[in-house]
Amino acid sequence: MDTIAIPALNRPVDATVEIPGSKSLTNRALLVAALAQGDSVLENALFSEDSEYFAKCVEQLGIPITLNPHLAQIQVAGRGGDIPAKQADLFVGLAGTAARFISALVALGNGEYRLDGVPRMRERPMGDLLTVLEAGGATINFEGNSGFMPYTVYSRQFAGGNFRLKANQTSQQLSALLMIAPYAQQDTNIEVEGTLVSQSYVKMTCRLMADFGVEVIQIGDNQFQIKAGQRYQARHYTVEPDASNASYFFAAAAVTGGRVRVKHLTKQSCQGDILWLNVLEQMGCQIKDSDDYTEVTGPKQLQGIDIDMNDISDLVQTLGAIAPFASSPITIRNVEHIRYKETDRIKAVVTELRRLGVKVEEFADRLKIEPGPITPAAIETYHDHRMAMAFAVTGLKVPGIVIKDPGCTAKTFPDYFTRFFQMLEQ
Ligand SMILES: O=C(O)C1=C[C@@H](OP(=O)(O)O)[C@@H](O)[C@H](O)C1
Ligand SMILES: C=C(OP(=O)(O)O)C(=O)O
Repeated sequence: MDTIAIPALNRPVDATVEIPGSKSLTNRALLVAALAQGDSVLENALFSEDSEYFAKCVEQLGIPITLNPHLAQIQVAGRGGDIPAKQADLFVGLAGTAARFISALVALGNGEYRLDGVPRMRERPMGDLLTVLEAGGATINFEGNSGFMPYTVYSRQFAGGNFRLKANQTSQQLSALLMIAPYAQQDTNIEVEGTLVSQSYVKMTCRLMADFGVEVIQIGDNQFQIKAGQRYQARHYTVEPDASNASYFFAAAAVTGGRVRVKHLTKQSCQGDILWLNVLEQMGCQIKDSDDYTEVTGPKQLQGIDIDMNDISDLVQTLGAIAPFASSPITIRNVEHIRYKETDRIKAVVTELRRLGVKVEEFADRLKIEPGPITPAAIETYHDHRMAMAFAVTGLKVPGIVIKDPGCTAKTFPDYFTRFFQMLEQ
């Protein structure tokens, strides 16, 4: 297996970087642009496994897509809600957004659509969404376990109506339903039963729908109404840099007491993970922002923090990877749902920190990390891009850290290590 050795940096990092477009925004924009009537152009779109699987699925459904990776641009010739292909065999890799959003998209069609992913995707929850799609007129045939990939959706133009949805393991199933709902035959009301995790992503969904001309009425935290007959407007749309993927570069400034500026990402971002800046501020960093960049300057000594990361859970690994360098323990709470992601992320972070000799306590929905010296090791990444990206930052402080299977960053950030090393050379 391939590995990358991280060179420890015996000086503060001092760099200005650019981060590719957001995965979450690229895949949402692809979906709504496919449903709009006419041509949309996505600028600064992400080119990575997650977005390329997504684009390929849309294309297989008969909606033409032109990819221009050199311009970071994607053109979508939307078909006004029609799904031209009556049959397709669709593969989503390990992309949770593609799995959930494409399953919902095909429910608007009138045909037979098989969906599958990599082995881990077959373990990630799909059932609550599929139950709603069935109530809206589809029939689902599971090849293995009920509620999991692979399956075939036999769809009959999603009816809409009143639904209850569980969203305690992922918010993506709610986002998927919200985005297709304007094209249902009748108005849709969705009541979330119990806890809604990752709420910031649902806000992002509503914001993106509004940017393409569709309104969601939200009543309280848990009820969503979408009027049928609303239509997305084709448009030029510029994707923000990915705030989750910017977190590793900001973290590099934080741990080395250096400075990193990320261009074109601002505090006004619609991505919940922009709150990483607040986390770093509470840990002692200084934040400078303008209308075209944000910059983090790390302190001499990072402080510990006790934090609920339910809403910003893609950052758990970033915080976990720098936690041993804080002056006091770091407790990360309310993140049981990260056990259902690319890997069981609580278990993965705990295992790898312990491999580095760090004292960590694991609970069902939280972890507590004690500061302390690190013994270098080769980090397992479990096919999880965020394990590789986060623990590379740890390696800046401790000579001898090696990242196994660095190619797994291709899921959302194929040239992560190139940009990471460029940051070190500035
Ligand atoms: O809607 C989205 O784009 C996402 C929602 C979050 O997932 P969950 O809702 O499963 O927590 C996040 O972790 C994922 O990276 C992207
Ligand atoms: C959880 C993630 O991805 P997915 O969209 O596959 O859920 C992630 O990118 O951290």
